[in-house]
Formats: sequence, C-alpha cells, structure tokens
Amino acid sequence: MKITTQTSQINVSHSGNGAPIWVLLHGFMGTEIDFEWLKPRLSGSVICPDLLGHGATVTQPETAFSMANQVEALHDMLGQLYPQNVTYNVVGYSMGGRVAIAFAAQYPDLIAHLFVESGRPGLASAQERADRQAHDAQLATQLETTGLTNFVDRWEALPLFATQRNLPAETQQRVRAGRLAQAPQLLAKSLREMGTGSQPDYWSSLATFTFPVTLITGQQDEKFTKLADAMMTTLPNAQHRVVTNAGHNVHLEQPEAFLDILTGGD
Ligand SMILES: C=C(O[C@H]1C=C[C@H](C(=O)CCC(=O)O)[C@@H](C(=O)O)[C@@H]1O)C(=O)O
Repeated sequence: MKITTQTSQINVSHSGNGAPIWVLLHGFMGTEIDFEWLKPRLSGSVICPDLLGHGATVTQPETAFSMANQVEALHDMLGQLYPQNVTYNVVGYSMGGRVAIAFAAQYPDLIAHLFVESGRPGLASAQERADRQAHDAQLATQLETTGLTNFVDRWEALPLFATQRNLPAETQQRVRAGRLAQAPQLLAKSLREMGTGSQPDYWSSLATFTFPVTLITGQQDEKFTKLADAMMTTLPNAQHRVVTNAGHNVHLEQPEAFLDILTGGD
C-alpha cells in the first residue's frame, strides 16, 4: 500500500504518562461502532463517543445541535473521564473531522495530535455557507418527507462514496445497517444545525494549530484531497497522507493503512 506524504513539520507528542488517550469521532450517520475494530489495535485508552443526534446520544429537546454545543458536550464528557490535566489524540472522520477541528480550535491545550480524515474546517465565505445551509436544509426536508431508507439509498449513491461499492457486500450491508439504525428526525436536526454550512468557519484557526496535525485522505476522493492540500498551506506542523485504493472513508476501505498512519507504523 503506497501512502504519499506532504509534510510541513511534524513533532509527535504524547499525553501525560506517555500512554496516549485516543478520541475517535465518527461521521454523519455513523456511530461509535464504526471505530470498534480500532480499540484493540491502539495502545493506551480509546474513547469513541456518539456525536449529537447519533447513536445512543440523548439530548433535551431544546438542545441545539450546534458545533459549539457539540464541542462543549465532548469537552464535558472528557473532563468527567479524565479530570486531571491530559492531552488527547483526537481522530475525526468527515463530520467527525469537522468536530475535531472545532474542538482543537476551542481547546488547543488538550490536543496531543489531531488526525483529520476527509474533513474540512467549514466554509470560508458567507455565500458558500448560505448556499450549503440551504442544500443541507433541503436534504433534511427530504429525509423527513421521504423517510430514512430513501435518504440512505440516495446518500450511498453519492459520487463521494462510489469506491465503497467495490467493498464486500457484507461490509456495505454493515455500513448501511448503521445508517438505517439512526433516528431520522435527529439526523435532520444535525444537518440543519451542525451541517457544513451551519458551523463556523475555522480556516483562519488552522494557522494557530501548533500541535501535530495529520490529514488523511483517499487518493480517489479528489474533493477532500484538494481540501487537505489547501489546509496544508496554512497548518504550521502538519502532514497530509494520501492513501491509494481508497475514497472518502479511508478507515473503511484501507483499515491497515489507516491504522499505520495513526500509530506511525508506516
Ligand atoms: C456529500 C458531501 O458532504 C457530506 C459528506 C461527508 C460528511 C460525512 O460525515 C459523511 C460520512 C459518511 O457518510 O461516510 C458530511 C458531513 O461532514 O457532515 C457531509 O455533509 C460533500 O460533497 O461535501
């Protein structure tokens, strides 16, 4: 497996007593189960929370699924688990990558290493955000009116996920089952309130990320590989790993290559 690297500068640091604490953040319509396979493969502690509106997360009806609330919910959860002064290896996939970047911007002192897989720091222009908000609101309405199965059918058919159709049927069925197990009204709320267009723009925060950052994209995901290249122009201590024979979901399509990047085993 060939992984090409573009590096500005990378200094790896570890949390506390040297045993890393991994925080793994799933993507839209994902759950903590998506990273279950990683738990026995990573040294140290591994935490895979369900994000707002996903999996087993329970919120009060009045809770806004804003990126700010998501960051605070994650911060509160980690603070309850690790009250002492520790740092985390935060790994975010896609929507989870957006959350990871927002969390790092808000709490940089808590980051040992930030890994962003096929993620982006929001949208830089107000017009882009407005257009994307309208798009995500349309998706949310479609989800509410045509039902989750129809929505997942359309979602799976997106070009962004075309490479996943080469995966074994069992793997595709497992991912589909995870999506179909979600609560449609909560997914719609997530799209409207925490979608790519609704979150703040963190592009200007990237230059302040002095902790080690590793961007991971699939070579066949041109869109997010280009976005990662753009992020590299402003990140001061980062590397961009492009994994061959993979699209948007690198950890699903090339799990061993993904693990090697996390552990430095490649
Ligand atoms: C379709 C686009 O944007 C969506 C794609 C990826 C994100 C995600 O979490 C997908 C997870 C998965 O299905 O494997 C999602 C997000 O960031 O919430 C985006 O809305 C696109 O072309 O940008």
